[in-house]
Amino acid sequence: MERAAAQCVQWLLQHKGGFNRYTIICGKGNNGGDGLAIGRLLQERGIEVVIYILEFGHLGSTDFQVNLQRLHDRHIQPHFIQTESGFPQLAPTDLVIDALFGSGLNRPLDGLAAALVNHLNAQGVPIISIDVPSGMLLEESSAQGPVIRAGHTLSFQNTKMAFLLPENGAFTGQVHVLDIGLHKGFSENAPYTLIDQKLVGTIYKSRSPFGHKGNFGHVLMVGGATGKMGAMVLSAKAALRAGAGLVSVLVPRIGYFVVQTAVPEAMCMTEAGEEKLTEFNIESFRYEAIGIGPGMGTAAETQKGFSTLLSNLEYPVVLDADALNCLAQQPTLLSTLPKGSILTPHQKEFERLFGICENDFARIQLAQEMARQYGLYIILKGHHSLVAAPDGQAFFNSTGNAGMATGGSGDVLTGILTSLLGQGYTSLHACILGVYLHGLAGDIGVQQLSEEALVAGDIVAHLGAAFRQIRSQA
Ligand SMILES: NC(=O)C1=CN([C@@H]2O[C@H](COP(=O)(O)OP(=O)(O)OC[C@H]3O[C@@H](n4cnc5c(N)ncnc54)[C@H](O)[C@@H]3O)[C@@H](O)[C@H]2O)[C@@H](O)CC1
Ligand SMILES: [K+]
Repeated sequence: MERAAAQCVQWLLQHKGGFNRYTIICGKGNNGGDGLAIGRLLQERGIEVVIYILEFGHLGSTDFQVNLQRLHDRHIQPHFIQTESGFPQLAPTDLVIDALFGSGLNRPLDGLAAALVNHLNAQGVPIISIDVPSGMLLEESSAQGPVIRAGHTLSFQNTKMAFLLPENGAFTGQVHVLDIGLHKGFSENAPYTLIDQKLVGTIYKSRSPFGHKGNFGHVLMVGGATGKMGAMVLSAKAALRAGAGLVSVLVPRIGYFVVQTAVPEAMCMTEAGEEKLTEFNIESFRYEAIGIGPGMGTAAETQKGFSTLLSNLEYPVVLDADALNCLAQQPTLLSTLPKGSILTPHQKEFERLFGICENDFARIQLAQEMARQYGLYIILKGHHSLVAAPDGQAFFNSTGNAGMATGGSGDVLTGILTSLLGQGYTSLHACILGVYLHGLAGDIGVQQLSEEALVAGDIVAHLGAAFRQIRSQA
């Protein structure tokens, strides 16, 4: 706790914002203990602190009591909040440090604690939360109770899964994970694994110097329709840049010159359909992997051909975009998909396929259930994409940024995943490496371009730098 408090104080001193006074609000668990220790350390450095303790009528955790005694020893007198009249009145030059509840919160806040959180949020002063914004539950949705809206959260050691969910973004503000010398990543018994450089480094396979293009897979990208041929261009380029030895593309006739011109490295096939795919004449034995869906449309003839194709597939494929929308219209097809196939829905596509969910936690749970039920890998795309595996494992990606919320970004991911499958990665490894690479290429792209200016083609353009970074640290 002393180490945690010292790290917080160091961060606070490095980010001084001209505040006259630090108001520290403590609970009586260990999060409150952190708050008391932070108060003492700040005061030792000559900073004016006012400490409030929300009174629960019990002594508090052992570490809380130890730190309360240390305050008494230094003649620092905290205020005890017993009713709403004891709530702190704050000035614009105050900074609030929120140490009410941390990871030990086990139910939504109510009563005086809920009123205090609402009061603090209404003051309009900056709040820095210690470990977790008070009121946030780490393993279920916090929608039922009030939660502190922090500008910054100083969290200890672990990236908490709840911080990765869109519904919690407004509460945490910017998250800073401080190293206090404990195990890194998610906590050891967490039901999720973080996809980080360390994990990806164990999966990435460097190429044999004697390899030739036949060693790195021949992959087929299937999709495209009038007005959406760019999706196929992006996914084919991504498949090439992600390392496939050969890339073929199947598009309706109207796409032939587009693909041949925009992606000369790819081979292009067309079929009877002029403006949309109808027949899906695919000799699957010719390819090591197939990705289906970008820009494909959901016309009745396309759906018919697509469902016939699915019943003939013999190995796992990647399905995205309109392939998922076709599936959503004929959900019985889900059970005909080759086991180990990869589905890459964003939130809307996921809900069309599997139903609407109340909150992010419910959606994650449903994705895990569906992955298990159908024997599929489901990549639920978002700021931090989830990979749900059929054996119940679940992973959260740590790369990526808001600049990647741009048209075509998903088509690029489809190309990357198909390419990795084609190079012999298992479905699980293709998902883990694929989402990480995709996000990392976006992160590198944003450094040069800004979140606003990044477009999907830039993700493809930065795949090389992303591979180099992964390889250099593997
Ligand atoms: N290795 C660690 O785990 C470390 C933990 N530390 C701190 O310890 C915190 C966890 O401490 P605790 O487990 O004591 O828990 P917290 O301090 O988060 O709060 C739990 C306390 O609140 C009570 N409580 C739970 N839900 C409540 C509700 N809805 N309304 C009112 N009371 C409620 C509990 O009975 C308990 O007394 C972390 O967030 C972090 O701040 C740090 O000191 C650093 C090291
Ligand atoms: K807190």
